[in-house]
Amino acid sequence: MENIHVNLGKDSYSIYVQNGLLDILGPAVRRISNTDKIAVISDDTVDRLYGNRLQTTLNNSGISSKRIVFSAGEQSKNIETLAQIYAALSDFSITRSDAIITFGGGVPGDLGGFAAATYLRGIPFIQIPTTVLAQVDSSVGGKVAIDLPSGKNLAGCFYQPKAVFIDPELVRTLPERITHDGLAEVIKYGCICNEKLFTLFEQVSGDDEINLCWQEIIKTCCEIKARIVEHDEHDTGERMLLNFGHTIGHAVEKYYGYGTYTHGEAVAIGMMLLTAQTEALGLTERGTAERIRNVLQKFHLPVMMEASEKELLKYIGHDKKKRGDDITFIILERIGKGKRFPVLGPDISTYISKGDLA
Ligand SMILES: NC(=O)c1ccc[n+]([C@@H]2O[C@H](COP(=O)([O-])OP(=O)(O)OC[C@H]3O[C@@H](n4cnc5c(N)ncnc54)[C@H](O)[C@@H]3O)[C@@H](O)[C@H]2O)c1
Ligand SMILES: O=C(O)C(=O)C[C@@H](O)[C@H](O)[C@H](O)COP(=O)(O)O
Ligand SMILES: [Zn+2]
Repeated sequence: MENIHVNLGKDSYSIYVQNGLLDILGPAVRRISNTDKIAVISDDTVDRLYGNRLQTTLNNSGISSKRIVFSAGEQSKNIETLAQIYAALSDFSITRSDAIITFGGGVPGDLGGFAAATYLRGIPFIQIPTTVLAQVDSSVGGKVAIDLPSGKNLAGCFYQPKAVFIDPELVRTLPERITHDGLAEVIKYGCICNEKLFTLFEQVSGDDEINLCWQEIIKTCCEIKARIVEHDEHDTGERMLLNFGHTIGHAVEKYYGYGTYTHGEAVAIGMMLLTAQTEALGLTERGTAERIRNVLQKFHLPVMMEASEKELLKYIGHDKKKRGDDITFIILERIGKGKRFPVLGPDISTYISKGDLA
């Protein structure tokens, strides 16, 4: 089995990647969690597709599990669902020596991870990601959160999982739109630190060729993220690079209402608009925005939208890279080289006011 290690001292863990892993991971879960009682937090789509298979391997390893299931989608990543999860954990009499599995995409991962971090002040948890986005990004690194009415991921913490189990075969049942949504985060990695990965997306003709190297892509992305998180677990420096496209992206998600644009789609718009602008300002190598546009469009990701600049600025005001009125944007020098770029409050609109904004 492929195994990527995330070295974080006492909070270190491994990411296991193997086709078919879902049906055989019970013994490893038992060993790592050291318990025979586990709550599985998932959404209704993932539970319907894969819940029985997960429960079977857990049962076969002597683990009794309770499935805590909420409605699929970003609209559930909120305080109301969190309260329902706390109540279900309480009903199941989970204790600190038991464990939680978050099973699904980034929504069950972020929401269930936040429940794990906070219920009884912390229950050990394991991530089993089932979307492209969760397998390449959200299951690694310990950012867990819920959305608040004022913005994305505004209540959360850093809480590392005990392990991540990735079964690449699970993404075969994803709708095309959700697959592409996850590819936006893969393209992001290429933009900020891996030109070879980006070039792969330029060279392939489309989804079929990407599917052929899916395991390799997962491993590359998890390696990139693991190394960045090891250097800067708490997002005070290098980790901010992973937020390329997210300052505008999170504002777009909120502006349109959660679920209108998926997270990856909003990040695609964010990467595109910011890079068009930094290129026009002479901060980014010429031709970069065009390369990003071509790759995003190849995978049917949006590269523009209409929004009021004033409203977007309001939501950008909640970005976690803000310090006082100022903000650190993540911009590209060129493909494969992202950098942090501090911008003074009065200048922020310069970086979002052109492109395709209305
Ligand atoms: N913590 C992090 O580091 C991090 C990183 C990136 C994104 N995120 C967060 O992740 C979330 C987006 O994640 P997502 O795109 O995975 O969303 P999601 O969890 O809502 O999943 C998208 C859809 O796919 C369905 N689905 C999941 N697995 C499936 C499968 N194997 N087959 C068929 N359908 C399946 C889900 O039911 C859902 O309808 C956002 O909230 C974003 O903020 C967090
Ligand atoms: O892990 C990180 O760090 C990231 O920024 C990864 C992002 O893809 C992810 O969307 C993350 O949840 C954004 O974090 P936030 O701190 O901007 O809420
Ligand atoms: Zn993201």
